[in-house]
Amino acid sequence: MKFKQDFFTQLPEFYSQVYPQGITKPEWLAWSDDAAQLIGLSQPTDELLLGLSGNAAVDGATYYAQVYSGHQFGGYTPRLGDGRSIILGEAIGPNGAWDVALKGGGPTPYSRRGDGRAVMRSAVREFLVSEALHHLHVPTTRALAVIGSDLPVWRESQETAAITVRLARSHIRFGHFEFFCHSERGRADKLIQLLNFTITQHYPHLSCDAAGYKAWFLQVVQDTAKMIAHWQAVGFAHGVMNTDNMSILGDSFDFGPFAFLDTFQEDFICNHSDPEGRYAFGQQPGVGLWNLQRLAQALTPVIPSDDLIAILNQYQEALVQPYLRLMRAKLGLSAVDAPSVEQDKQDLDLIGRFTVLMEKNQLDYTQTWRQLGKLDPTSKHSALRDDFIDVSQFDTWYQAYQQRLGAVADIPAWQTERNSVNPKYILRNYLAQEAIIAVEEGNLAPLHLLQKILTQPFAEHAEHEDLAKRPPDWGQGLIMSCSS
Ligand SMILES: Nc1ncnc2c1ncn2[C@@H]1O[C@H](COP(=O)(O)OP(=O)(O)OP(=O)(O)O)[C@@H](O)[C@H]1O
Ligand SMILES: [Mg+2]
Repeated sequence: MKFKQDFFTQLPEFYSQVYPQGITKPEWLAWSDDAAQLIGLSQPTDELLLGLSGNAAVDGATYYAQVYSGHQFGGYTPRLGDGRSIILGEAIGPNGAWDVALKGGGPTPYSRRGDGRAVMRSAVREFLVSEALHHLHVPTTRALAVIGSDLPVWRESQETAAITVRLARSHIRFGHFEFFCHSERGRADKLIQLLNFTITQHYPHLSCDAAGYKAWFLQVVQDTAKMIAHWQAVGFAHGVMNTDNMSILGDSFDFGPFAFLDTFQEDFICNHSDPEGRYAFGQQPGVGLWNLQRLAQALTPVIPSDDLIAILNQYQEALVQPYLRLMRAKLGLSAVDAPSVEQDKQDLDLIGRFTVLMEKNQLDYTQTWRQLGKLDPTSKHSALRDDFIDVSQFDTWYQAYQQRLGAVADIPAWQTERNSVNPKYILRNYLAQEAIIAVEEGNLAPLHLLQKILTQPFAEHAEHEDLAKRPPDWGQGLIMSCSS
């Protein structure tokens, strides 16, 4: 790996230097060739295993934990920081640089009462979902590998430690800005330094002046909205949308108790520690705005409030447009000749009525969409019809759908297109759970198979149909704990 160390050299007051503590008996549990090539690596070598497990120094790495704060479940925590993630620097790849972080690399000055470790099950889940989301075309951080160990760690019971090697275009979070606004009051100089660094590194087309700051904030609003539009379209619930888990670049970030929807349920809660459903699936668009408002608040020392408000007012449109684009593609609705607010409203209504029907009929979100690829959209009788208990409601919807679809000239091509946007395979919680149990038993094969299938989620993989199935009874609506 070849590093540059821009964050480390340019922002010395934004981190603590800290070295990872090695783990005993490190072993590769998983490795992503695809992520590896982002930073010019090809093979999981023994030397890399020593370095990325924290058991030996990696050439050119600096090792630091960043300081930040954030709003957690609505309340402000003045000082957080990387309590268990140690960044090696920015590894240079063929198409840009990626922060390399050892998540679970040992205690740091920000660990508070934590042990600085991650358990194997959470490391495996983070690895799988990062790679799954990426291949579903959802903006996300990536994962290079999971390194297992026999080091015991305590959560509800004794488990073993593991490290996820995370690759991120940046680890800067909304919470970084909040820290220098609220927790380090009067450090507007630091806030500006952080802002200028972010713009120079990631938005080089923008200037570091008043006009550039406004343009940048608009971009953050748009990127955040777009990420959430993807989550809603693919049926992904993040579970812990605290502002310290919001990447400034709009990449999905920090995967804990997340879940993909099985049965469609608008108010689905995946996080055991969120009984009120603050981060329920259907709440995510609203939470995205709330989080951006917290970021805006932190930017008031540098961007006039009126400008911030005017930009925040563009959030809804910034979310609806990519959402409509994704959902129209899922339904196979062609672009209309004259886009209009009225047409958008009608399409949103058509989409909403479909998901309401799915919910009423307790249908699987992913499977239902996938059925469209088998549909002859010109036929009066839809193959989908049999899945709905209340067929008359379905018929009414289907009529409206057919009307909006209009003529479809090439049906096989239309079906192929549907299959290229409606995945067959998602990371269902029960599949992750089965893979984790196998790892505990020393069998890595299910994990590797799942990883492989999730890198081609739109393909048929006829021999692995079982991985596209709805969960068995024990795996329905699994709610994950935050302990990780
Ligand atoms: N086992 C642990 N030891 C020390 N600190 C921890 C531990 N688990 C979580 N933390 C810290 O608690 C805060 C909130 O945790 P959260 O689950 O959002 O983040 P995380 O999953 O640890 O890391 P990241 O946000 O980098 O993906 C973070 O500052 C995190 O570093
Ligand atoms: Mg976090």
